[in-house]
Amino acid sequence: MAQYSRISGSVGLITLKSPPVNALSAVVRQGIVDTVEKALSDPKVKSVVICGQNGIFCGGADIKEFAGNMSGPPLVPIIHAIEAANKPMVAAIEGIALGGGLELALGCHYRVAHAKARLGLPEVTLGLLPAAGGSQRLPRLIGVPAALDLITTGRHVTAAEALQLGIVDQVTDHKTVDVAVKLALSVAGKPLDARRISTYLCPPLSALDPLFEEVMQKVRQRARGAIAPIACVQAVRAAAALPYAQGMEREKELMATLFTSGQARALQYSFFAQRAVSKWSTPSGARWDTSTPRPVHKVAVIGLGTMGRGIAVALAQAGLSVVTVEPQEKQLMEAKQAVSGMLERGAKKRGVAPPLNNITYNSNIQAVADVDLVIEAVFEDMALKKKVFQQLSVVCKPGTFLCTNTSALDVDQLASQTRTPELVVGMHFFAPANVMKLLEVVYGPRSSPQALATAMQLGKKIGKVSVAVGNCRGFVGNRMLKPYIEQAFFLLEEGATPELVDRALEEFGFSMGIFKVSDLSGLDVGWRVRKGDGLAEPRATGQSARIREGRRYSPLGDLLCEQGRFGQKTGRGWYQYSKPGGREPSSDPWFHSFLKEYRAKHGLVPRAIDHQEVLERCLYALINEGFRILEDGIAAGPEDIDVIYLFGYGWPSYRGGPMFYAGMVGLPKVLDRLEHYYQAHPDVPYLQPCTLLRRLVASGSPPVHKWREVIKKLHSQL
Ligand SMILES: CC/C=C\C/C=C/C(=O)SCCNC(=O)CCNC(=O)[C@H](O)C(C)(C)COP(=O)(O)OP(=O)(O)OC[C@H]1O[C@@H](n2cnc3c(N)ncnc32)[C@H](O)[C@@H]1OP(=O)(O)O
Repeated sequence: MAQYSRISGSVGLITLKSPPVNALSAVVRQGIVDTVEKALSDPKVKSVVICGQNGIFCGGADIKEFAGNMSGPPLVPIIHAIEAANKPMVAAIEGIALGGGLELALGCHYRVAHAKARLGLPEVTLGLLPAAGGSQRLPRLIGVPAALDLITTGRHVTAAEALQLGIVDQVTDHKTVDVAVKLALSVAGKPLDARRISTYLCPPLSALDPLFEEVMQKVRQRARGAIAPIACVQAVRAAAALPYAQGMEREKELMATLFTSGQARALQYSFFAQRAVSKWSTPSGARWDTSTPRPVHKVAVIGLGTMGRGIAVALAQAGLSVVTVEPQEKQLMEAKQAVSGMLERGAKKRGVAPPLNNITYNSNIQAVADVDLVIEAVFEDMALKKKVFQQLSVVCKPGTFLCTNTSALDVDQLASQTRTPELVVGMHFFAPANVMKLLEVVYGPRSSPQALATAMQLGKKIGKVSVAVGNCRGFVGNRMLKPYIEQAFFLLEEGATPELVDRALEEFGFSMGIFKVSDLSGLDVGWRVRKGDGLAEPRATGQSARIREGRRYSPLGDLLCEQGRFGQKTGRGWYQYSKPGGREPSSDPWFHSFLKEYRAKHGLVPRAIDHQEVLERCLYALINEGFRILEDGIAAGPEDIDVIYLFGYGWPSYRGGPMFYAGMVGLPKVLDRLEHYYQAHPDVPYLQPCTLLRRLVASGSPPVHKWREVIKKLHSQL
């Protein structure tokens, strides 16, 4: 709703009231219509201030409403009425003015912002464009280049930058509403024509066409299949080329296309999924709202390899006191230099002082005696990690949380090395750990709700999107990756090439196909795991080269590793590179003839494989495993899986994550194709459709937000 009052004798004050962010729901929009009418018809009122309650101006349109039938008065005419008003309208911006919130403010004749306020048009991140006149007013106000930057990236600006750009007229450290009222009093009765942004022409710019072409090219490259950023450029182009009314028509047209696109639905789903994962729960009944995290001030990082360094940087940058331990003096010194460099570069980018003093470097594990929480980040080797946990159990003060950074190892086995298994959880960071947003927080059967809550809170503090997951091999992300990679290998055997598979995946929206990723991260990583599992050495076990434990197996990756082809680092992998450490992959004739010989040796007759088969085989196998994970209770809901894939595995954001994507494709179709492929490949269990998928289809393929009900039912029957 919106509340109306009159203050200082002649100022009408309209307060938006809709917690938590004063979003422009139907009720709020109706409230604005009513209160503006009141203010304009009250002869005692000479000017008007619009503000939001609780120090928040407005978080924009109510995103929840986008999923249903929009009712209530539309925003565009409301903003037009405000701009056309014959009394000065002043926006008092505290907290945030985002999306429709900023568009509302741009309809006002004056804007005052608090110094701590953030402003922006983030619609593009929701698959939309600023369609309440934002795409037409902002370029007229601040010029085409700056408007293109804000509208196509959706980035938020500070009040200081907003002032510099000309978005706001004043910035204040004092009570924003008081300052806005003062301004409103001072401009009462003054002419308003020059304050109506819709009447402006965009500031002139030479070579407008080349600018748009250049920006469009950049945006296309960055968007990789996303349509909203392109529509944003087109809308701003209309602002530069057309009179306002025609520009608004174009804005409406473009918005209509976006609004009904699956991309907007996916991105809006992802917005709520990100928030849903912080409200975690576990099968044993522990929950985010009934578990109290313990405060963490001092954290230890054990092991300063690539992961440990990144974790230490992330912690120090968040203001935590960090104790690092690396037993080898030489590596310790190298790590200190590397970490300091990372902190300095990060600080330079953010324009702050590097938090070098937040970190101490130690070679003796005794240094961790008084920390609140330890993150062990030594080499991925169970025996080594067990030893570290035994030491930590002795050295740490009572109550210290013990966390392991592992991508697949059994957290429970490590917990059993300590006297306090309830204080042990996994924290699976993604490389580079100071950059990647995802953190899988892994609870074992003995982890206490408090340990989980504390790790989740720490993740949030260091800026990660943290997802609570159960303990199983590979947790969620890497467990689902296995069938995906396996299918890619099988496709090579059957007739595909790395180039074809990667192209299909990149056209789908991944920034890199699986074989390029494998070259980047190193083929030896998987090889080590497969050797550990006794899979990579057929001669030793006497098994057939392409069967393990009765299942189809492709030794292609192992054979490349045996040739020393570990990917980028050796200059050869699935592709070739100009030199070891080279980054630009090119097709490798050696690999193609090797593949030919391999197929001939194993009697495999290559056939034509198209992009659709690549996508169905790789993605549906991954999705099927996602359903199994839900079935097993390793992830609480589809949102958890989707957020993991969006933030940790480069899943294209406009496709919403694998589980959401399955819903978009249609669960019956996913089931049908899995059945088809399983029939063709009965020796590949990952292709066998799982119970939950069948159950969902049998119950009418409910939308993704209703899956939890079916999962609950399934669990209660197990
Ligand atoms: C026909 C259309 C016409 C015009 C086009 C206009 C389009 C738009 O305006 S689209 C919306 C643009 N606005 C945004 O994109 C802002 C989205 N929100 C955020 O970025 C953040 O929530 C925040 C910066 C506003 C606040 O961040 P933080 O303090 O970290 O809190 P949370 O993110 O956890 O949010 C708290 C709570 O509020 C809900 N929420 C936030 N924004 C909206 C919104 N615009 N509509 C509906 N709900 C919103 C969010 O989901 C959280 O809810 P829960 O507590 O239930 O999880």
